[in-house]
Amino acid sequence: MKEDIEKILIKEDEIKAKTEAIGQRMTHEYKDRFPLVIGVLKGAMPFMADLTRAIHAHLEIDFMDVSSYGNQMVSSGEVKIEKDLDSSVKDRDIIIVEDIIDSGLTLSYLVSLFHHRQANSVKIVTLLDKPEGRKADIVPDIVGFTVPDEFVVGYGLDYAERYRNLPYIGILKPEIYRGS
Ligand SMILES: O=P(O)(O)OC[C@H]1O[C@H](OP(=O)(O)OP(=O)(O)O)[C@H](O)[C@@H]1O
Ligand code: HPA
Ligand SMILES: [Mg+2]
Repeated sequence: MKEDIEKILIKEDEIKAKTEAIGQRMTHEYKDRFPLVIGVLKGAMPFMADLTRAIHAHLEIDFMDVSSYGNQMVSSGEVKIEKDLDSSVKDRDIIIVEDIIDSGLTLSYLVSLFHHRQANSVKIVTLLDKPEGRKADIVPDIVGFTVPDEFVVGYGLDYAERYRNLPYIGILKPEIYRGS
């Protein structure tokens, strides 16, 4: 698996330190507000697990799974709900947790959906932001790291469902997705 990585962009200990710092900030912002923290499956799974444990305040956890039509590397913008929330977002303070915002199309859909369902507030926390990929007008409230316009994998992020279990964020060797 390691041999498919061209370069490590963000090391495991950097992710850990950043997650702790974001958690500390959110502990202050959300104490006494009982937010509903929503992880977007599957990519957000590791960040969601580590971040929620770094927030030292009462919160509720839920997950949503959406898929966008498109190929493995480019999304089309059309979003389908694969798994909806168990809880109602009405009048709740929502925190959406993402691994990466690229085109912004997934989040643009989710933010509109939660507003439509009458959430009290909707904030976005993402481990990675790739602003050069943006097609929708989405600005995250908290960003861990800004990444260049390259296909990244690890710590939840996949290519063809692989590499999610790498503990760091890396750039995949182009020959892997070119299939040579
Ligand atoms: O800003 P965008 O261009 O919409 O891309 C970001 C989204 O794409 C990835 O998920 P994907 O749909 O690949 O599902 P996965 O999390 O199961 O890999 C990622 O986890 C984000 O949810
Ligand atoms: O760079 C990326 N890597 C993995 N999944 C993604 N989904 C959007 N952008 C990416
Ligand atoms: Mg993916």
